[in-house]
Amino acid sequence: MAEQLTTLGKHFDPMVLKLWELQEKFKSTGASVEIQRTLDEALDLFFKRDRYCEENTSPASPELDMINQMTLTHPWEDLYAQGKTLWSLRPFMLSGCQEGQFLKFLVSMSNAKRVLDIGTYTGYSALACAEALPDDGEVITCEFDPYLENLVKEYTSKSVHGRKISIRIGPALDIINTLANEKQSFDIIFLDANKFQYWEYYQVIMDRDLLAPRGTIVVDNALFFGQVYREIRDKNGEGMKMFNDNVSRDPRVTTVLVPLRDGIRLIRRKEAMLGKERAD
Ligand SMILES: C[S@@+](CC[C@H](N)C(=O)[O-])C[C@H]1O[C@@H](n2cnc3c(N)ncnc32)[C@H](O)[C@@H]1O
Repeated sequence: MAEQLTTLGKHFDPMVLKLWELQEKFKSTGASVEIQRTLDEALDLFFKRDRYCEENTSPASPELDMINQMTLTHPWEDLYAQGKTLWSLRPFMLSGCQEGQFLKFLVSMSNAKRVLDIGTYTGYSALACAEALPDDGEVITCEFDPYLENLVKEYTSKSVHGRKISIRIGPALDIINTLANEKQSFDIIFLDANKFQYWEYYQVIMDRDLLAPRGTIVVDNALFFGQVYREIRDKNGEGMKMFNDNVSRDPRVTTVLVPLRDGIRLIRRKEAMLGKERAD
């Protein structure tokens, strides 16, 4: 149960939380043995599926594991209380092994050379992408909280792939506008910062050609804890829903939403899906 509770605490699917609520309710109000057993089995099936997927995913590199461990044990609450971080950063923000491997697949399959990682946190996604890039590949990662800069540099430098990563500190929207002024473009753009600004990020990325002609935008938290298909939403949930609706209406792109973890949405320009010769 302790393990289940820990898993539940970070579960992204609201249906799991509803089933768990029901299980707790039945403990006090009672229900037939048959109903309780079926409910227990239903929850167990969720966790078995999660675990099975994890067990059948290649392990992360030791350096990514180190970032994971550090993130889990870092004194985030104390740092925030002491005013050393701008906001209350939490370990569940880290993407983790399964999503990290998914990103690595995308980088490798698309022969990407340049990655833009929007929302660094402790550098997990940045390093995962860097690991799949060629020696002359580059990841630019953007982070708002200055506290994270040295921490990310310290941990990513433990990997030989760390030298491919450069971090820019500031509001992501300003940074991506600067990158557009510099005429930079990227093969993979991973959106993982504040959800209510995703649509603004997207417009700069598409309208100012930050996305290479055959590039892919990878959007994290596309389901945002189920808020996008529920009635109750916070500011980030609203932002995510608006983003999803607008992207679905954008005639320039082809997209797919995959229910991996909290939902990953892939977006490419339509021409990039036609199997033409590389234009760039
Ligand atoms: C979900 S975490 C990123 C996780 C990371 N990509 C990973 O895979 O482990 C989101 C990060 O975005 C940062 N962030 C939030 N708003 C931002 C903004 N406006 N500009 C830049 N970074 C921002 C937060 O400080 C946080 O570190």
